[in-house]
Amino acid sequence: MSAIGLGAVRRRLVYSDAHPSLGLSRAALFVLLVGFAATTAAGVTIPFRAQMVVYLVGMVALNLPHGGYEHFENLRRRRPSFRWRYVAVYLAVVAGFVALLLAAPVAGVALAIGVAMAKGGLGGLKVLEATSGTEHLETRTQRFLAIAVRGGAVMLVPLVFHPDTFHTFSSLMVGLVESGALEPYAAHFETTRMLAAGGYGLALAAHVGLGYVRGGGRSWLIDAGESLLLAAYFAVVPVLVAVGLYFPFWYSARQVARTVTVDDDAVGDAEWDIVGGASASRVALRAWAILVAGAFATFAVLGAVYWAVPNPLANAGILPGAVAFWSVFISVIALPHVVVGSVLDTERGIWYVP
Ligand SMILES: CC1=C(/C=C/C(C)=C/C=C/C(C)=C/C=O)C(C)(C)CCC1
Repeated sequence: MSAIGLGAVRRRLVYSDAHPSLGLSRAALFVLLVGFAATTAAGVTIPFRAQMVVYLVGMVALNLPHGGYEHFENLRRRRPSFRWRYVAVYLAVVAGFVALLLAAPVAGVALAIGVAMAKGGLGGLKVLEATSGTEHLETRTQRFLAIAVRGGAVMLVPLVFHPDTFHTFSSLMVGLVESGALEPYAAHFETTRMLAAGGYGLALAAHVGLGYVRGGGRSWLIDAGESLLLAAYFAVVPVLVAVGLYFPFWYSARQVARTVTVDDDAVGDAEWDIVGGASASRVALRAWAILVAGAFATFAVLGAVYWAVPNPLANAGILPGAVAFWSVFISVIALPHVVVGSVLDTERGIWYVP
């Protein structure tokens, strides 16, 4: 490792996990967890319409712009040829996902659920690596468990603890393409749920236990605490509110902490900086133009997906239909986020940690 690399590691270990958005993310989830535990104990339930509104606000207004920002940050100093290839492969993966959804809607929704877990799991491990460190994760198995536990919390825990809502919305999501197509699988729902409960419980126990046995320490304590917080949060908070606020208040907030942590390690070529400019106002204007162009491109893809699926609102009311559509759409554009932005982009990647 170079001297610069060593410096980066030392800086990360000394103070990077004090970034305010890490504290904010933990506090936000903890407050929601305690708040919903208290209201449930008091027999108070949040109206379902309100839960759907919270989901849409969290996912549309807060989560979507952050996703765009991550691409901007990743591509900012890359060569133009690289950027074009990135966009081309990105669109090809989007098209492939839509084709799968149309041909086999149940498999498409299963993939959507997998994408949500992959983003939470892979992205979550990268944040940990950059902020609190991962000294306690010595083996590939442990790293895999860390990803599975953080990602599994997002979908497997709600499947176990909120089965009715989970089933209703999975069915609506499948219904974007073919109403009732999930019904033949309904008989296996309870078995799947029990397998998810057993598998997730074992993975969580193994992850926390192995980390302790392999050295424990501060990074283990933070990882174990966060993993348990995530599991408890998704078990207690109603699934629409839980997922709708997890992405902005946990995923996005913590990726900001990761970006800030590694920002001072110069990466890429300054000469290609897409927002490079002679004056601050020129830089601001270029950044604005790129984000506006990104927003138009995103809404063009949204229009194409809306047009491609036979029942864009799943033949349901506007709110449940919008929740189902948005969940599928966001997963369609998030698949290349994981595949192109992270797995294929080995040189830097969307969750870059030096
Ligand atoms: C299955 C299912 C859901 C699926 C949500 C998904 C698949 C969200 C994907 C989010 C992504 C990929 C975000 C990326 O930033 C709901 C609506 C929570 C309700 C419960 C059942």
